[in-house]
Amino acid sequence: MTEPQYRIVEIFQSMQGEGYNSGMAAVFIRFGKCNLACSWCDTDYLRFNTMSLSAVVQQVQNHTAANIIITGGEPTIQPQLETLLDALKACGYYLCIETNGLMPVPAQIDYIAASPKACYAAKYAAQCIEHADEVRIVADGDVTAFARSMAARIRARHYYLSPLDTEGSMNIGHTLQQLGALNQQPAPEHWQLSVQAHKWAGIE
Ligand SMILES: Nc1nc2[nH]cc(C(=O)O)c2c(=O)[nH]1
Ligand code: SF4
Ligand SMILES: [Mg+2]
Repeated sequence: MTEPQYRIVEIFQSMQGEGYNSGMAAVFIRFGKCNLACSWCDTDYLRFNTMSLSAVVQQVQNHTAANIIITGGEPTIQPQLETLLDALKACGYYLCIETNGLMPVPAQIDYIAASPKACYAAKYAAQCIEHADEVRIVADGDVTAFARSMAARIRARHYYLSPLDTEGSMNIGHTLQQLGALNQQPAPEHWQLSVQAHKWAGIE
């Protein structure tokens, strides 16, 4: 029987740069393709190679971290993802995922970071996951109404707004303003700031 094949953009070790697990050493597995196409996307998710399951596991094991961040692109649309996750789990890795939150997340995942996109609010009104560990929304405009609607839809332990970081400029003032507005309203959730610290640190 032939091995499952995966669309791999890159596999590298770095530190989680965003959200609650910032600073956590991890091997990143970046999968090709996405089910959205955000105008400000910072990832070239269509430039990928095909790799077999054993080649992916081998490349991961060439690194030292005990944690894996499954990202993309959008990793939940990768065929046979669960077969790979089973293999990685069997090696003892702690599995985190970065997902846009449209599609269900495999049960093997230990930590879910969901990043719903306000520019596709209509899609999320129709379909989205119901729980995550953290929700992280990019403030690519006035996202307060969208953020409130996502907090009502996705139960999570942590909620973040992230400034939009494009070509070295960041709307951090507008993001702070929106955090203030969100936290002023009575709601069960408290919104915090998440920056893409890896970009400031000059690491991958
Ligand atoms: N250091 C680092 N942390 C990250 N957290 C989420 C990332 C992503 O591209 O999904 C990312 C990334 O690309 N690099
Ligand atoms: S959901 Fe994420 S990977 Fe997909 S286009 Fe938007 S920013 Fe890029
Ligand atoms: Mg990134």
